[in-house]
Amino acid sequence: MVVKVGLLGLGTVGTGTARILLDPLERHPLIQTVAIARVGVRSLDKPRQVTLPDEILTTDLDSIVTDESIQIVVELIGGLEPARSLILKAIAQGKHVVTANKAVIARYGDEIFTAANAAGVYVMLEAAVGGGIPVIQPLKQALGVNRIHAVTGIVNGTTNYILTRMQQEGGDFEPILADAQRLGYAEADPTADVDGLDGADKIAILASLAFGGRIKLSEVYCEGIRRVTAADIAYANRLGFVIKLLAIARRDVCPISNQHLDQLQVRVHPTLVPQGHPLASVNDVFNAILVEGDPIGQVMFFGPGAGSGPTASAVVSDILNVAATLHSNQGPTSVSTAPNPLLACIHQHYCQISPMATIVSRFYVRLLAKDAPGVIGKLGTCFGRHRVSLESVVQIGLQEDCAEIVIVSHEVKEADFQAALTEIGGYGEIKSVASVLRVL
Ligand SMILES: NC(=O)C1=CN([C@@H]2O[C@H](COP(=O)(O)OP(=O)(O)OC[C@H]3O[C@@H](n4cnc5c(N)ncnc54)[C@H](OP(=O)(O)O)[C@@H]3O)[C@@H](O)[C@H]2O)C=CC1
Ligand SMILES: N[C@@H](CC=O)C(=O)O
Ligand code: NA
Repeated sequence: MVVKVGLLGLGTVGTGTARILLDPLERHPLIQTVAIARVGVRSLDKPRQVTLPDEILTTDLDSIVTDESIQIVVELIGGLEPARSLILKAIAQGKHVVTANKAVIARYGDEIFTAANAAGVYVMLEAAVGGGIPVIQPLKQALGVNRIHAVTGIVNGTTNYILTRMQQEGGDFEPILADAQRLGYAEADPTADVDGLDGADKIAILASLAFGGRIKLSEVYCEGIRRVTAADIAYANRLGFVIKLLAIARRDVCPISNQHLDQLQVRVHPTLVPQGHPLASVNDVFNAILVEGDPIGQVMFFGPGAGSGPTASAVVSDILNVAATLHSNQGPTSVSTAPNPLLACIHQHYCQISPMATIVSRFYVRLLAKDAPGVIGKLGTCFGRHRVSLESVVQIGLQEDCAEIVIVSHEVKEADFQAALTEIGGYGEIKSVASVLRVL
């Protein structure tokens, strides 16, 4: 039996996917049973880096998702529309879907999975998070027997590249972003990456799988790296930290019993990571996802989070998973009688997400203050009044006649810390609160 695939998109990932499918030697033998039947693109005139018969290329993507001979639609066009509508149409036609589109899944996952479950088809998304790194399937399968406590990831290669270069060169954000764009590491419009939106999409997806419920993207806290400065990276280094854009999903812990609770924290922000932490040495465009659970303990997935070949590896692994199911079902395109619960996403309730104000974490803050007697004492008193316990207060140097004061707190409630900071920001002696970052 040949499993026919309709590819939507023949760009970076689509080309990598076609390359693997057209060159099956020394790969899993099941690949030889998968055939590319149609390919949808925007322009038929563009030169392609893979050789396909002209007649299978079309700009009519609707005709692919409604083609009766196609069993799996692979959506690799990106963006929200027409990707969402094409996925829904494919599902309505009883086709399985493979996608790399985290933006669509994070926003419309509830609509898409509800439709897929009703139609008895699979929607597979290994490439959507961590590119080529297998992390979706492990969360659904091998790690599914664990009680997951936390998923912490560096899931955006662009920002990791920028932060790594800032760290290595001592440079500031803007010039390194411009250079990253020139070198093709960052997109012309870098918003989704540098403002943390891509990370938010990805952690929403990971949290949903790890904690078995749907996540409302609007409840994911998201802060990017635009305000991270060379000065903060240097101070962090002196204090024994590196700065990484972390995507974090973790169960809240009861402060009295220390037991894990049902509600989750789901957040993306630049974070001071201790230099000895496994995520601290993940540099350049690489991604890594640390999963913590019971009884597994800690397990970390590391590798290329993007790129044509690596991302296509994840896409084709999803195609193979569906093809294997179709083969073992002896050919029907629908598995409506008994979908494999280890491939499907069947949860329907929404996870409860804690507001940021209630979250407990450590903070790093850099202040510019008049170099006058009593300033540090005044800061300590204010933090104390707001139940903020300090781990270290260091006056490091002078900048424009102001003392630069770097403070690291113990674990405190976010609302208490922010209240103290608001009060401190109003003091006449404080010229500015230059940066506030969370500490892992
Ligand atoms: N690039 C990467 O490393 C990674 C990408 N992803 C995800 O994979 C998906 C694809 O990304 P990527 O391959 O980089 O994207 P590209 O921009 O390289 O390719 C997009 C492809 O889709 C086609 N296309 C786009 N819109 C339409 C449309 N409206 N009608 C018909 N064809 C259309 C384009 O056609 P044409 O060629 O004619 O212009 C092109 O072939 C995205 O969801 C992305 O987030 C995930 C992980 C990593
Ligand atoms: N823009 C993303 C790649 C795709 O997910 C990144 O920089 O990691
Ligand atoms: Na992946």
